[in-house]
Amino acid sequence: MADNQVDGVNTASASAASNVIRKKLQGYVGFANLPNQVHRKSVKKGFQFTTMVVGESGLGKSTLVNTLFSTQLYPNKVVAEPSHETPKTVDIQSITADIEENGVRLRLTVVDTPGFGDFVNNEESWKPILDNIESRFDAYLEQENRVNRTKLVDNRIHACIYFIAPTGHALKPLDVEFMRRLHTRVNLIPVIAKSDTMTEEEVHAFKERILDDINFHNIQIFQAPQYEYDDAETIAENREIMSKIPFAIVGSDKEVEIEGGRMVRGRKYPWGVIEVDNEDHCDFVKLRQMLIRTHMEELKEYTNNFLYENYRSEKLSAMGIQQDPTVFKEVNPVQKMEEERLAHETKLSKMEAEMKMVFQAKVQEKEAKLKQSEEELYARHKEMKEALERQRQELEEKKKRLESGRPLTPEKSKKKGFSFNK
Ligand SMILES: Nc1nc2c(ncn2[C@@H]2O[C@H](COP(=O)(O)OP(=O)(O)OP(=O)(O)O)[C@@H](O)[C@H]2O)c(=O)[nH]1
Repeated sequence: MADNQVDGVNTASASAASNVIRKKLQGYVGFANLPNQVHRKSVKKGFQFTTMVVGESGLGKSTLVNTLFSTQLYPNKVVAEPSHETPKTVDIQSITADIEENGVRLRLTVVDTPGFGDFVNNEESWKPILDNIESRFDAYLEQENRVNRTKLVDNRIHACIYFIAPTGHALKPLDVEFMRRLHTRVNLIPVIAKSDTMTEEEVHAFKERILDDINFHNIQIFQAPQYEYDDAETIAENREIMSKIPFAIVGSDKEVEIEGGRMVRGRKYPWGVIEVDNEDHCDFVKLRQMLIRTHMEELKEYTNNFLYENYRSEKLSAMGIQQDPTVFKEVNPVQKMEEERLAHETKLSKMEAEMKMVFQAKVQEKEAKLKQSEEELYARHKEMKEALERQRQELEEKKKRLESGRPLTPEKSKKKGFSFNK
């Protein structure tokens, strides 16, 4: 076949590495269209993403979500009547909305955590949030273990935007504790809230201190993976995004007028306007780019392949379920066939030996019976011979008496017949 020609340059190294040889196509086959098939299918199916927002009250969480997705996902807030009944724990609330852009549908779920950091004692504020994340993993695990797994509902949290108060100092113990407890369960994306309240230099210095704290406490925040097939432009784009973490953000879902009469999303101050979508003013664009345009699938994949997978194996091992390593043993089909043939032959020879033993036992039994009947026959034959001999002698005796004229004895005159043993 023409397309079986081997590409000499790559073959040696490729086959050495994985026994896969590269082939040169002689004509158009059509699998270059596979990405388009996936694209069509995905668009038809729609996308789904669940993000969590965590931060102290009033840091601009709802404003940011509305700004991110350019929609009033959070309804305008009604300022609640002051109440003496303050909640005792962090609440977990989720809002789901179907949004559409250029025919692509996205089911977006935002999980809010009102009450976080709002209590006098916030020591355990992270706990209800961790419990919620893990219960979502449990729900997914339960579905995976069902007999019918055709319709898996994925409510796992794919990203957690953690709002850091713009104090300009360093991370607070509450921030450290939260991130330390949660980083193995969720993709953490730290952001500096309301960064318009700080100068550019302050933001820069604050970012450095936050990153130092994160490194010091060995906290794992979301890092975009790099692939060898990424082009230089993508790699540079990813580096640029990652260099902005923690993103200094400004949220506003209102439009304000800037010089020249143009309307922009931003916050208006007596000294000017902070534009949300202007990269010179804040990192909002970079956050949106990472979360929605470039890394949404990456966040979902990391959640499924690492965070959930780790949780799942921890949970199953805690329940005493062990992985059977032989399941993953590589099998050589020729060797396997040879092993099976040997096992079959051993079984056959064992059966043959057993049958021989049974046959021998039966033959011996038959021989013993025949011998016994032979002996019996011989004994009867001997008995009959002796009886006949006795009769012959009696008759001889009678004959002699008659010939000599002697009378037969009375008892002997009685008629007597042959008697045979039966
Ligand atoms: N300066 C400034 N103010 C903001 C920003 N984002 C939101 N705000 C304002 O901060 C206030 C609180 O914003 P929300 O979005 O309601 O904050 P939240 O974190 O959702 O608050 P809770 O629902 O109480 O947890 C509102 O008055 C917003 O207009 C920002 O980036 N900069």
